[in-house]
Amino acid sequence: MADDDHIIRIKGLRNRFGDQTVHDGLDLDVRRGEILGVVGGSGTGKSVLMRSIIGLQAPVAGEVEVFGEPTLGRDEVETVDIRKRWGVLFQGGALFSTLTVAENVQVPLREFYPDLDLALLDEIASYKVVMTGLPADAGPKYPAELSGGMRKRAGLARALALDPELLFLDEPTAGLDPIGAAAFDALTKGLQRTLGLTVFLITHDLDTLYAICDRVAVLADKKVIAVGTIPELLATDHPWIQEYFNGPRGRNAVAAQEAGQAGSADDDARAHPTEVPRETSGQRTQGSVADNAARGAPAGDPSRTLAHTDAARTTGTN
Ligand SMILES: Nc1ncnc2c1ncn2[C@@H]1O[C@H](COP(=O)(O)OP(=O)(O)OP(=O)(O)O)[C@@H](O)[C@H]1O
Repeated sequence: MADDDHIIRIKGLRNRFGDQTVHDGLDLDVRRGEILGVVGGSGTGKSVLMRSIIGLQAPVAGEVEVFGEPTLGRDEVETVDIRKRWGVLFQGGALFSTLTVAENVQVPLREFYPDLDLALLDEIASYKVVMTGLPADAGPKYPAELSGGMRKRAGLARALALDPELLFLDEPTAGLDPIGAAAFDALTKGLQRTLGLTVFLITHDLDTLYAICDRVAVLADKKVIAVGTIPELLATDHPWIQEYFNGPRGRNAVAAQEAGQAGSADDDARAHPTEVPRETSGQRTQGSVADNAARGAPAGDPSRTLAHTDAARTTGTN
């Protein structure tokens, strides 16, 4: 079932935990170079799906191919060449608290390239830290010394350590303030464009879906019930999809996009593909001092933080 245009192909996936069936006959293709948003109510199995693809969850049935190669039923050694080609940002960042940011970024490098010398490890880690918009002096800091937004960026730096072609992001904007979330979206889009990444992005954040996702896959009833662009999804009559996109939060996200919010982030991403754009908020929700510093914006400088207009950011209901 390999196909050059598809980085991930899933057929007939079934996952169970005891008596609970999470997935039953789930099919999904992820196209090369796209940002695929994955949405669904809480507990519909988005994270379990991601874990099934990356080999952390053993499904009871189905087929999963990544880069044209089957991954299920194969051990870590057999899949090492596939695993090197993806990076993962887990929910909350999942950094090792006893390691510095730089040491966290070096974890996958040490795992897959144990012979790399320390100077090169340090150089790569510094580059990845800056690439994700963190200040250069974030490398020696411990996760507890970072803001939530900076921890996400550190997790992203680790996910990018091996120069992946495929990036998995599990709720990357959860817990971020609206400015930080929009900045993270722009960073994701910029990296996707610059590095030619394919992105599998689990989110509840409607603004993220509108701003950066090429297509959206909807999980419900133990399957992917629909996948397509947002207009294509809106043309379906599934009640959950209609409620999700046409509910008050969905309408807010559309209004925000029409007001130019998504365009601003997108333009910034184009202009500065691996930098974090200047961000702004019509509702004057400011990022933390640390987050502003991470974006290169002086704390409290209104000329930087109000350069664009940013309507309310919207997170989908579960
Ligand atoms: N290791 C596990 N053991 C038992 N049940 C599990 C395990 N992992 C997940 N589940 C169950 O599988 C279901 C799907 O979980 P999952 O975390 O994938 O949901 P989700 O769609 O990502 O939810 P959310 O949006 O709230 O993060 C849940 O009912 C969860 O309790």
